[in-house]
Amino acid sequence: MKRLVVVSNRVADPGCSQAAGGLAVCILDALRKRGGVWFGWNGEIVPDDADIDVSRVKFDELTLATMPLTERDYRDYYLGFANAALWPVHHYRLDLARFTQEATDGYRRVNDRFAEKLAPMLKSNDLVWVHDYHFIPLGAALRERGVSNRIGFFLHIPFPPPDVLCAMPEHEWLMSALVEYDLVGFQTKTDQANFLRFMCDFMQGEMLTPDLVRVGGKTVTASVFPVGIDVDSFAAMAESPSAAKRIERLHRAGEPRINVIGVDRLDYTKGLPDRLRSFKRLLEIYPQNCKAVTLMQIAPPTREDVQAYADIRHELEALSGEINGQFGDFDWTPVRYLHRRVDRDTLAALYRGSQVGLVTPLRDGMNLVAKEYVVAQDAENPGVLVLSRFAGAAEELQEALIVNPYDADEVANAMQRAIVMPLAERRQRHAALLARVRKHDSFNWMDGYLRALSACRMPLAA
Ligand SMILES: O=P(O)(O)OC[C@H]1O[C@H](O[C@H]2O[C@H](CO)[C@@H](O)[C@H](O)[C@H]2O)[C@H](O)[C@@H](O)[C@@H]1O
Ligand SMILES: O=c1ccn([C@@H]2O[C@H](COP(=O)(O)OP(=O)(O)O)[C@@H](O)[C@H]2O)c(=O)[nH]1
Repeated sequence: MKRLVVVSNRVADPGCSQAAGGLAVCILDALRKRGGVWFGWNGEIVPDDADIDVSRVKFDELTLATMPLTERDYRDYYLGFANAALWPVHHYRLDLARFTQEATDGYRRVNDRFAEKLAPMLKSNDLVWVHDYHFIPLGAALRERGVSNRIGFFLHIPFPPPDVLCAMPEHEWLMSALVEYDLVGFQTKTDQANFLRFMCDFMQGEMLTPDLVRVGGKTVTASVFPVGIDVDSFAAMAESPSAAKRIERLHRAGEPRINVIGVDRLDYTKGLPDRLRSFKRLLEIYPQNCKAVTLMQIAPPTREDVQAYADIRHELEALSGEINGQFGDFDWTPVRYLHRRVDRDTLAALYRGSQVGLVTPLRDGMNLVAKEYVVAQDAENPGVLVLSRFAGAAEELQEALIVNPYDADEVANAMQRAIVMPLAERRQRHAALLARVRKHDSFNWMDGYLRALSACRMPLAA
């Protein structure tokens, strides 16, 4: 088996359960089993004049090779370009995108530095797998340094329609960098179709097969590989005796009732204000839910130095205060909002103890929380998933109650339907959803991708 070298901005520490965000979760789940090298940022920020070294730590078959970012890199590459330009554009939010030359330059600089450090670490038959929007030009930067290995790229976030992408300065440069990869993977068919449309309509690409496109002298395969989780280990967390104790505590906390749960980084793409407005509509349209239903929203901080993230926090806090003020009572808090990170094993218990899983992003690459909620349920008495049509997960999880997150009444009606849904229907939907989550778990995702990467045609001569 060839050695696998994974590159991503965020790297999880296998020694603790602090995986931050879905990318780290699904890569760690899959890499733990296969082994290999995981190269990326160590999460530290050092002064601009510090020496940057790669440090290596081994966990069984997995080696973590990580390095810090300088203050300038963190500001320009991570906050400035990746999260204030690429992230909003890819989530169809041009109104929130900010473009500056410093940020673009920082993004190039960091990609070049990562390529510079990685190239000498590679062996000739390593498979190199680059992840996400932080490193779109990394493959091209490796090629410039003479790396001729198979190099694949996987985009964890949506790929927007070409007209949206074109609003970004230097989009031609970024998109031509994608052609340097042998395989570009997407979460959904919609993302794949948008990418291929861009290649054909804006870069004179020519389709050779339904997922192979020739652009200039290069060919690139573009396919769909929906990410997943390690189903058995997550189910084990949800079924553990300590989870049972947590669930008991959740319901004993003086507020018995029906629990609706939402778990999302506090990101404007997750649709949290719209979600709270939908919950308010639930209480208005179906007042029998007052004192009977609680929304627990876990929303840990993320990317707080980007203005749009600070704004969303204020909006959410104002809204939850308003709902609690208007509807709450001495013995009932309608919205329980936690602005902090919760461990995944605690989350597993909270999902299991909640009758409704509310996953309503305005746009999301996949959304692993939706899959975790399904896996954590008791198959004999499962809860119901209410899922945004704009989450990548909706392409697979059709047996959820699929909603338009912008329509507060539609989401409120779906919540009500979930609350009163008969047991037989809940079981039927849950069984179908669980089968789908199992089919696309983290191991199948990695195996499928790597098989496709190994099978890619060798590059055509220019
Ligand atoms: O690393 P951060 O800046 O703290 O952000 C966390 C991660 O957010 C994004 O996750 C995406 O990947 C998930 C797994 O494929 C997917 O389910 C989700 O829809 C995406 O939003 C981001 O893409 C990652 O790079 C970040 O690490
Ligand atoms: O307080 C929290 C909130 C989220 N997560 C985990 O972070 C991941 C979020 O992934 P998702 O794909 O839903 O969204 P992302 O944050 O990557 O956009 C899931 O595995 C969650 O269990 C966590 O461990 N603690």
